[in-house]
Amino acid sequence: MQTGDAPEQPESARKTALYGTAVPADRQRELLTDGDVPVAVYGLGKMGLPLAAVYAETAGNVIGVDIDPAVVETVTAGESHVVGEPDLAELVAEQVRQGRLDATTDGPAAAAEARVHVIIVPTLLDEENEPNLTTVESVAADIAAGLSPGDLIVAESTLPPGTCRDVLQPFLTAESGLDSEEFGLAFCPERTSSGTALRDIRGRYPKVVGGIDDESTRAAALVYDELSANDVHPVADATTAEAVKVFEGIYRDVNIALANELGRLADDLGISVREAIETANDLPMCQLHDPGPGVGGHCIPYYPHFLLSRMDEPMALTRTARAVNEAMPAVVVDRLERELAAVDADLDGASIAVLGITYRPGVEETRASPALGVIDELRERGADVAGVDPLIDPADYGARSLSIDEFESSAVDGAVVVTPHDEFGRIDWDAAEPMVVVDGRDATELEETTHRVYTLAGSRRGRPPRPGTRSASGEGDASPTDAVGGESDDRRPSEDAGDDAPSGSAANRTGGGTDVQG
Ligand SMILES: NC(=O)c1ccc[n+]([C@@H]2O[C@H](COP(=O)([O-])OP(=O)(O)OC[C@H]3O[C@@H](n4cnc5c(N)ncnc54)[C@H](O)[C@@H]3O)[C@@H](O)[C@H]2O)c1
Ligand SMILES: CC(=O)N[C@@H]1[C@@H](OP(=O)(O)OP(=O)(O)OC[C@H]2O[C@@H](n3ccc(=O)[nH]c3=O)[C@H](O)[C@@H]2O)O[C@H](CO)[C@@H](O)[C@@H]1O
Repeated sequence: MQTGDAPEQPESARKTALYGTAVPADRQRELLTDGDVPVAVYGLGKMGLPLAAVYAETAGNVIGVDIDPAVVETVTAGESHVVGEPDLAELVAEQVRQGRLDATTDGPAAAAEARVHVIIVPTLLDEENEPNLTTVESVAADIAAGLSPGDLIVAESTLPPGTCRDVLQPFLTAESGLDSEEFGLAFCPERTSSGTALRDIRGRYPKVVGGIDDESTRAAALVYDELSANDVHPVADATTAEAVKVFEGIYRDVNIALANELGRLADDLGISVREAIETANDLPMCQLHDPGPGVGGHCIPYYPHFLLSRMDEPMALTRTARAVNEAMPAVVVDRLERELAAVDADLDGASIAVLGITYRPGVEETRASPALGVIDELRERGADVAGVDPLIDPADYGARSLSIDEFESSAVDGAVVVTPHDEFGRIDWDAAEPMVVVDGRDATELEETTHRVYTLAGSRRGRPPRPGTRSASGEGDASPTDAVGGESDDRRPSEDAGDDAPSGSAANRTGGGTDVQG
């Protein structure tokens, strides 16, 4: 990496700069959409490739940078290595074919050409849950090596609030030799979900833009006004924009923790908490989320730590929410152990299948997946653990691999539904030997089968977790063996009167935890 004087800038480059020039805004828009403003996108992963492709269809002059030569080779061949994103393969192929999108491993060379630099590499946590910015800093070093006056840097990677102001701007200034007023820097958070990346980037939600100074905000807002069909929402500064993204994640984590805390009351109350939650959400001001076996993915479980380790304030609520959600896999296994005990079976030595290892149905991502916690907990308690997942190989995660067909025919003692992939809809539960099922997501309909089912937090249709345990006194859960009232071989659930309960249909019902879907 170089330190020292800024590279000499040709006249043509100055004309296509978006930051701090006298070029009128309308002309800047023309230059951008006519392909006269070279853009570099650093990081061509699950979010970076869709973002680079949308930049290419808008600006027509994009180079994607990735340290992984295989990724670069794939993209330069006009192919997408990212799966599960509708229309992405076609868009990449088209943009590469038209010469609007290319890729390289040479970050400094791309930076020297580009006038707009977009950072979309991962931000990680270290073993102590401290944010680890080394990847972002290594991209910043590449950018600094080719930074020219008038360049605009856009960070889309989620960052701890204050990173643009306190880390990136001083670093870029020191490494490029430019003054801080000579280049723009803005934080413009990615508001996308896996599986809907193109739709989201093209404008599903307003685009938040916060610059390190007003001119950075203006220049970034101009770019995203062209890129996104939705509104651009400028905020006071980069730190505010960084906070927006982290707050969104903390909001989700805390609210899911609340749902999980309430969901755990279902046994004590002898009701379906899911039904109570859905009904409470009739009120638009009530947006309770969905209880479940925990919170996974590379976003929500991580973002609280972007503040927790850095603030003087205790942040007790955020901290507790994280702990509540992290405890859920153990809660699920507790419930399984109890249900097994009710049929005189022991978890130690039992064979248990975990259904769904990825953190979300249909998304090939296992980071922080609750299923990993469930597998660990089961193994610690002596179970023989198998896994069923259509997207990944459970053997990579400590569980024996079972296909759906093998699951149906292998006599396991129990199953835990963690992530309800669509493919599980074709499981023929009647074909399987009777087992104890803990359904963490209310994703099965097993009342008419020989299986003994425990639905975490109860069913949406009003059935309490364990059929036949509805109890006005709340005693239904006091003694597992009493509560189920079963003989050791009695795994058939009793009649479920609750399933016909009205589920409510208020038009103004809020979606709670599912409000980001669809
Ligand atoms: N995936 C999501 O759902 C999502 C949603 C919102 C925000 N984000 C944000 O986007 C960021 C990127 O996420 P992703 O899912 O695309 O990650 P990813 O792990 O799928 O891909 C990251 C890519 O960056 C490349 N890379 C690593 N270091 C590099 C470097 N120094 N220079 C160039 N390339 C480098 C990797 O080779 C990889 O291809 C996340 O950290 C997060 O801040 C992601
Ligand atoms: C603020 C927000 O929502 N952001 C989304 C989120 O995307 P995601 O795919 O990581 O998030 P989810 O699908 O919500 O799930 C996470 C985990 O929580 C479990 N869950 C969820 C809701 C619920 O009520 N009860 C639960 O138990 C679920 O099973 C899963 O394990 O982060 C991305 C990166 O920041 C964002 O871009 C994207 O907009």
